[in-house]
Amino acid sequence: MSSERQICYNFINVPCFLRDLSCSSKAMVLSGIKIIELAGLAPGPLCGMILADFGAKVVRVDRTRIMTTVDVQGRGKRSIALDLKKPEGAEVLKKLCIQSDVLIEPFRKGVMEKLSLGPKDLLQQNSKLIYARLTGFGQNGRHASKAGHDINFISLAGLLSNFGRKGENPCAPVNLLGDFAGGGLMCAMGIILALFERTHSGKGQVIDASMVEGAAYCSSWLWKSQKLSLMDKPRGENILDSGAPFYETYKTSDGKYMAVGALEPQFYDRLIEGLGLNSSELPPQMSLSDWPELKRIFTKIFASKSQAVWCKIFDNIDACVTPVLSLQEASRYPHNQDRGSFITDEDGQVSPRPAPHLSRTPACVSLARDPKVGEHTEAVLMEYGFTREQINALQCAEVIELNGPKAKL
Ligand SMILES: C[C@H](CCC[C@@H](C)[C@H]1CC[C@H]2[C@@H]3[C@H](O)C[C@@H]4C[C@H](O)CC[C@]4(C)[C@H]3C[C@H](O)[C@]12C)C(=O)SCCNC(=O)CCNC(=O)[C@H](O)C(C)(C)COP(=O)(O)OP(=O)(O)OC[C@H]1O[C@@H](n2cnc3c(N)ncnc32)[C@H](O)[C@@H]1OP(=O)(O)O
Repeated sequence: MSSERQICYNFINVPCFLRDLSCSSKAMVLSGIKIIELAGLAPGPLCGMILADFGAKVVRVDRTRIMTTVDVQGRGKRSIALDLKKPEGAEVLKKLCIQSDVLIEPFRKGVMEKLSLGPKDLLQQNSKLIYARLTGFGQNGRHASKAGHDINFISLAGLLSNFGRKGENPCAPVNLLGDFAGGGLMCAMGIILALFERTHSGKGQVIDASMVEGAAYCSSWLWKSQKLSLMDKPRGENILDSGAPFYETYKTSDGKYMAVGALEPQFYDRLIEGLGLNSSELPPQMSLSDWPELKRIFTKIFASKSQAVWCKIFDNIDACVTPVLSLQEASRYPHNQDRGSFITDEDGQVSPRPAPHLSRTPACVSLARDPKVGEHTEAVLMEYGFTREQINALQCAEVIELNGPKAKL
């Protein structure tokens, strides 16, 4: 990664473009860590991108004979195109793993073992390797070998049943909870924990990251708050799932929406003030039987003004009321601009900057476009000690594909 294509943030969150060594990859938390990420759909790529954002050198292993990748989270990674089904291809991966710290594999249980690339095969030759297995159902249990996607994982975690409005079918919050919160992010945390532990033991280990469990773990609050009667009513009738009038979205006169999160009495009072209502003429906040009526009142009032006007009103009132923004609007929202919360890469694509911010060793983000499949095959293999002759032989045998500029010898 060229430092000219990176951006970092200093401790007061002011972005500083890098044309010098002020934020070299040496200053990043994961600098020196080498990661091999076998290309997957969505969770594995997020995991790899997070690690790359914080300084790890991530090589994505793509298949051969594919034109494009579905990885839209390739930031900061390099790509090699390698056919793992050919024994020579599996040997190449073994050699890469001998010299790496982490392997991320996103396939269903048993796929890696069939290729003779299971943990036994790889840890035997590099006992320091952290072998991260990111699956839906984990490495054992009756569903371990089944295919699945986010919606399946959160359904089995007990979570999907909670999402949706009263009287309607459950509705998945896109694929955020299973794939990303419970999957990519949890796996990244597992890898960082294992890297930390390795500093004491000198040993690698296998990470069994199940998205059912990861999503369930993220939702510990939901499980543990059952006793508080916060989420014990049917879907869509609870405080935080669109049952309450003061934790809801409302349509404005211009077809946009406002988000209301006025849970505590002091913020609820400010909400009532901001809406121009008189609390003495309304039922009490926590009168559950009056919630439908309160919702009707709030709905009518919010529909009387545009989103911009409501923003002006609530910008100066501590009522926990904010506009519902599209992704594009979010990147332009003044508070987010104050913090430089979104970055624009050299292709003009806008995306969130890494979080959280570390004061001394901030993330340095690559602004280069995402890698093309096999763009770095030659450069990576040479870096890992393959000779030009070996690379040529692998190419002739169609084990690898070279889709990038020739490496300079
Ligand atoms: C909801 C999300 C998923 C969102 C992704 C969607 C946005 C995209 C999904 C499909 C995309 C479309 C599609 O690709 C067609 C077009 C392509 C075009 O380029 C773009 C437009 C497309 C329309 C494209 C558009 C979008 O990108 C999509 C709609 C999720 O939930 S993601 C989470 C998924 N679940 C998991 O990760 C859990 C663990 N994994 C699994 O359960 C399975 O891997 C999975 C994901 C269900 C896939 O099952 P599958 O049977 O296909 O694979 P596996 O059993 O794991 O085996 C992998 C086999 O591949 C071989 N292999 C791997 N690497 C290599 C290599 N380098 N060389 C050779 N061979 C390789 C491996 O050996 C396995 O072979 P076998 O089957 O023979 O053992």
